[in-house]
Amino acid sequence: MKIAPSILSADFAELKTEVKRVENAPYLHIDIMDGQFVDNLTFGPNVVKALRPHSSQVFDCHLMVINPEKYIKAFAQAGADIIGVHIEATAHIHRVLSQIKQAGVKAEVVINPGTPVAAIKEVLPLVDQVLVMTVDPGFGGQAFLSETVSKVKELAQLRLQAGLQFEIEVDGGVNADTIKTVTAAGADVAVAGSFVFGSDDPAKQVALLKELAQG
Ligand SMILES: O=C(CO)[C@@H](O)[C@H](O)COP(=O)(O)O
Ligand SMILES: [Co+2]
Repeated sequence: MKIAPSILSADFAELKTEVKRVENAPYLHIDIMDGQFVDNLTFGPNVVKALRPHSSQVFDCHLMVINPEKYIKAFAQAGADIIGVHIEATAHIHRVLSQIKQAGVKAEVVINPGTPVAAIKEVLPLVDQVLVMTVDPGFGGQAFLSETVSKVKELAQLRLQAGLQFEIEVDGGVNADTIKTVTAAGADVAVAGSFVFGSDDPAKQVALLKELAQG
């Protein structure tokens, strides 16, 4: 299991320092919110670009923006390694995912808790990663929605049946209690925001999640 600390719960006034505090995690999850797709505003490509020289982690950019096609080039140039786009945020998911790959970045499709796996079935051969939201997007610190776990299992089964290689990521409400559930369901990457940055020792929290996932 790869742990992806979400800087949404970090101290924004100390972002560079906060990123250094979780450098034991292989991924860094960066939540991009536009105030339209979700009722919150966060970072743009300039923040990704500013952090890039300070980390060698995989920059996992989760775009919660309407019409993400407008911003792919900017995030790719800023140093994103993975760009995730919501199926609910675009009328042209196939085109956007292709655009991400053409930019030399790993492509991820994201589904909200209310969206079934069937909605992304056609694009699974195109993606490097699928993100199953385990909370409704917009804010950190929400409770894990256990009804989303069956979608992780369904995706793991589909991947096996179709001989595909995409990784499965989960995002929202991941903590010491829920990490085992998502691991058992087949997730490869777990995002954790408040559980990691809500502590005085974020690196210890990352290590704890990894250990619990290993069983
Ligand atoms: O995308 C989002 C929220 O929309 C997440 O990445 C959150 O940042 C996760 O926060 P926690 O639920 O782990 O506190
Ligand atoms: Co996220």
